[in-house]
Amino acid sequence: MLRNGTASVRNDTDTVRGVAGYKWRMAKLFRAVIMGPPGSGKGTISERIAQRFALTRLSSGDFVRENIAANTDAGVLAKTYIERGLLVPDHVMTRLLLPRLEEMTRHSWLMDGFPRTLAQAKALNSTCDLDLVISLNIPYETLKERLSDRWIHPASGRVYNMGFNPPHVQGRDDISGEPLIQHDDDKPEALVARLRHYKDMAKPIIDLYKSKGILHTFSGTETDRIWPYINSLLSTKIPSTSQTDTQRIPMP
Ligand SMILES: Nc1ncnc2c1ncn2[C@@H]1O[C@H](COP(=O)(O)OP(=O)(O)OP(=O)(O)O)[C@@H](O)[C@H]1O
Ligand SMILES: Nc1nc2c(ncn2[C@@H]2O[C@H](COP(=O)(O)OP(=O)(O)O)[C@@H](O)[C@H]2O)c(=O)[nH]1
Repeated sequence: MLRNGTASVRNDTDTVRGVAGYKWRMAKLFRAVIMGPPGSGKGTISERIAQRFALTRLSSGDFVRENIAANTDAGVLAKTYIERGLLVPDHVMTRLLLPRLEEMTRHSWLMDGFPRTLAQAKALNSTCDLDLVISLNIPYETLKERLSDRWIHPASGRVYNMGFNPPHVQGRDDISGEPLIQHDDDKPEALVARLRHYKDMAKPIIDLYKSKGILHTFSGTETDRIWPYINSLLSTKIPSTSQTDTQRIPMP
């Protein structure tokens, strides 16, 4: 069980006595999830949040890709679903992700891409208490435009958009120089079905987080206009000490 971190760390700051007899105030850890339909800007915004607030960004898609690359049992299984354009089953996702979260007991994090089903939300809930959930509400036409222009570096999951954040060299990843690709399911004809699927799956999760009072929804057509609102919300929620996560403050 890692409710809000190690056993000694509660939702607020906690005082413990160290081996040398010092009392330490443990910094509060912060746990958040970002949700939204494909193309809503989850990846783009979580990158910004991770940099601005020094949180660890966790991406379920990245976990899946890492496990596929490492040929783990769960990765081999996940691949068979992804190749068919399907979501990875809940029991495989939780097997991939929950052990990773257990390694994160001393870190603040933001999760992108998980939970995607109510079963995943319940599994996450039994593992830790979330502080905040960001839900992005972006009009269909905007999603369609963005995704038709989304280019991906498949090995890393790095994402570009030819208008909004183009790569330095057209068609090439900035870091590796490898070619970028477009996903078939980013094409407009696949989007309607993906969106319907997202709405069906997300509704009970959103209702759950709403009932817990931790849901914050942001609507708009431009990430740069939504970002200041997210930034100011998080500035009020994330204590400055969480930027170093495990920082211990000596107390008299
Ligand atoms: N929480 C999850 N549950 C089930 N499958 C998942 C989950 N997260 C990732 N996957 C699988 O990994 C694939 C890649 O995920 P990733 O989030 O990178 O991209 P995506 O599905 O194109 O999402 P988006 O378009 O919203 O960015 C998904 O298509 C899905 O098959
Ligand atoms: N034109 C435009 N593109 C954006 C904006 N915000 C994000 N994007 C691009 O839209 C695409 C989808 O964003 P991404 O962060 O991958 O969304 P996700 O699928 O929710 O993770 C990417 O190609 C982004 O570079 C924006 O405000 N305007």
